[in-house]
Amino acid sequence: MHKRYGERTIYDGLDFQVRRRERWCVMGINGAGKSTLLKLIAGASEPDSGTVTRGPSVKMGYFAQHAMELLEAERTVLQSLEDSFPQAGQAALRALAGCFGFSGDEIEKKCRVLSGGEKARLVMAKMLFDPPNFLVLDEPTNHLDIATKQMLVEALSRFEGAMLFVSHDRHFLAALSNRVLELTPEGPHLYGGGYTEYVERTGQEAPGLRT
Ligand SMILES: Nc1ncnc2c1ncn2[C@@H]1O[C@H](COP(=O)(O)OP(=O)(O)OP(=O)(O)O)[C@@H](O)[C@H]1O
Repeated sequence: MHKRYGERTIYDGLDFQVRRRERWCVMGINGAGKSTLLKLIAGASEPDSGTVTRGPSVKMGYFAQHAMELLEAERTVLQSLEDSFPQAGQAALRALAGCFGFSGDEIEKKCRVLSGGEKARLVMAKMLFDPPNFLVLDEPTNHLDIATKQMLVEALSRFEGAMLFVSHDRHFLAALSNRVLELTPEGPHLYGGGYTEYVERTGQEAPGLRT
């Protein structure tokens, strides 16, 4: 596919495939087009030419920072889950909230008072309730505290579907990736091993690593 913003070419004939059980981390400097790729794959943006094709049984879950801004301010955590899953029983939704760290009265908190980490947890609870088999995650650990991040890494390491993600967290990259897609000015570089092997082989860490 081809994608440009005004004069700026982001992809000039990118050809890339994610197969079952592959877990791709997408690396590149600021502005390399990481988030754009995830948006294109998730259908949140369209290529100028070329196509994005999803397998017939693919059920995608997409996490992006803007999803946190879309939570309705005056709805509580529980109401927000009920709005997303009107068919689900209260007990199931309370259990779901509990799994994502909302205990006791916390499910009565309105979305407008939630911290960044709490919003991220609520968005993830919604994304994972009806499990997808392909996760597209744009910096999912940005607002998470260490305990929640660890919980997410453990949960995702048991996830059997495919993944494509952008992260600046070394532990997240190392624990979860088995493929590396590097977006460079010369074009994409595909690497058939995970992040740890990539670092061992190239001697380079991901640009913009935070930990
Ligand atoms: N809607 C848009 N209109 C114009 N330019 C855009 C738009 N979205 C992204 N860009 C530009 O396209 C380039 C790629 O953006 P993208 O967000 O994909 O980069 P990224 O690799 O995810 O960067 P970062 O690491 O900073 O998050 C950037 O230069 C960005 O400013």
